[in-house]
Amino acid sequence: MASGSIPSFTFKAYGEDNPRQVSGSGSSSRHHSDSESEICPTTKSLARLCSRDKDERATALEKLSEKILVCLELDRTGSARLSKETLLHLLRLSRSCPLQEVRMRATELLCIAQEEGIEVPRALASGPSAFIPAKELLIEGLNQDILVESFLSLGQVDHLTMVMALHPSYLSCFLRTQHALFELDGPLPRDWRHYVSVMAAARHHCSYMVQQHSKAFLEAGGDESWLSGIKHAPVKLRSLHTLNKLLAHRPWLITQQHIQELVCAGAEPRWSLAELIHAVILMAHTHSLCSFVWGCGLNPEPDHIGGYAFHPPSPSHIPRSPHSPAHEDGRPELVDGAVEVEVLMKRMVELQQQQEEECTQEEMVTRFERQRSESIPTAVVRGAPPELVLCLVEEPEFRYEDFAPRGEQSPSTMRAQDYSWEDHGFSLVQRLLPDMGQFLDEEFQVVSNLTYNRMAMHEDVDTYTLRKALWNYIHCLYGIRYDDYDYGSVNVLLERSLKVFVKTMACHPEQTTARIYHAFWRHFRHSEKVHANLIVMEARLQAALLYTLRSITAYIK
Ligand SMILES: CC(C)C[C@H](N)C(=O)O
Repeated sequence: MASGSIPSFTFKAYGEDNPRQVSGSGSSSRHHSDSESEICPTTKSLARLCSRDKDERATALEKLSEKILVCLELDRTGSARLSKETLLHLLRLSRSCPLQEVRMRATELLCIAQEEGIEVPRALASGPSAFIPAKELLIEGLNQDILVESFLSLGQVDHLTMVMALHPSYLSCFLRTQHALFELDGPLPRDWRHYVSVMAAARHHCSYMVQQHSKAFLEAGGDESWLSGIKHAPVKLRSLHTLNKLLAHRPWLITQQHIQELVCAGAEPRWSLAELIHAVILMAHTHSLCSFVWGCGLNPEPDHIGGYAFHPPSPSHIPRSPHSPAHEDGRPELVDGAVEVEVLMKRMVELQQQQEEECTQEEMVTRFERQRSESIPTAVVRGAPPELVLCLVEEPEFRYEDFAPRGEQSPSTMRAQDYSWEDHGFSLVQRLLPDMGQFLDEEFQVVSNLTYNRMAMHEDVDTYTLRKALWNYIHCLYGIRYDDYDYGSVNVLLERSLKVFVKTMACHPEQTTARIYHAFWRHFRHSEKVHANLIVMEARLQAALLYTLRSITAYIK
């Protein structure tokens, strides 16, 4: 498996270009407040930290440090201080910059600031994920190259990237799609793209994604008031509500009428097909990413609300490695698990060797329906989502619906032969949004082919049947049936606790808990569980897209 490289993106500037000069408040109070003017390191000097030239980076680091030290010096006289943004930026760098020298300097500067009596923020989480021990995601580890590359390209490495970096070949194509969706020329303006993602993330109560895209929305010049409630956004964006809701929870209900209402000549406000497909991909991409965020238990970024707390000045306390209330590592010992792996491997081999069992089409359909309607308990009701998310959702009670067991094929089933990504979806996307079909196709292919030929403690294993069972199970939950696939295999290969995890993550991601994550594949590596997450996320994305693309095709005809 070739590990692709990340394309060079332009560093997107965070913060302001000009340091604001201090309006000498003369106050000697060192407590933090958002409102006052403060000296900030300029965006430019932060951008230079990401220079590909090592010397230039070193100089930039010196300059940045100097600037911060000057701020601290001025602060001593009570006339200037570091902004909250700068402090949070330092905190992020100190925790997740893959360049060791930058990380260490940022930590050092935070310590000096604290010794100077400045209230410094500390991250509340112990690492990128509440489920995966931070040491497994160590930035010095194996995935260093892709993280450095990602930092140099994007100016930051977030928790999502750190976890995805367990699978570098996937990460690089994921970043390419992300870049194309949000940065390259396209039918929708940049701030709108992020707002569409905010709306999509809110459906799954995913405050991580809501905050990431809210920040990017503001940086793209978006109107802050839209973030305080969907009712402040333009009618055209709000008209995506129904599609957003169906895409997130019951995409099989999307019909050509839904498309028509948005794009037909009389529609007011009217969406062009290109704009609509851009929005649809943004929504579907974000919904599935929410599955990943919840499924990997991502912790808030240090600069998210709920991601940091300010330390009272105390020279003795170093702002590093706070204990994490969220962290939980319930991995039991390998012993009993070993037997489970053996059994699973035996079943995989048997299935591969099995002659095509004589089985009628009706029986195949029944097996599919049985999987689809099997009752898997997923509803662990979480507390209400934070207000910052709730104000962005309409009809929050609309969710994925379980299928009542039926003896016959349910009308909402889509036969993969009738509408598939390869034969239909791909070319439609390519036509309406050039290149995007290609990016998505690459993502699907990388995920389908991703394997390390490894299962827990065993090497040289062909894991195809297991990966395929996962993919087909998710499509089954979304009502997509492959005529030539025997859904009996799903039961043989996917243990119940795995089904609980997969179904929760794919259909009710906001209900995923550490307990559900730790309960399945107890003896597998975390990277293998993340691999399973990637399969779920991509299968879900493709399923949602297929229904929408089929409706668009029907509308165009
Ligand atoms: C999802 C995992 C079971 C995949 C497996 N570790 C492989 O290398 O193929």
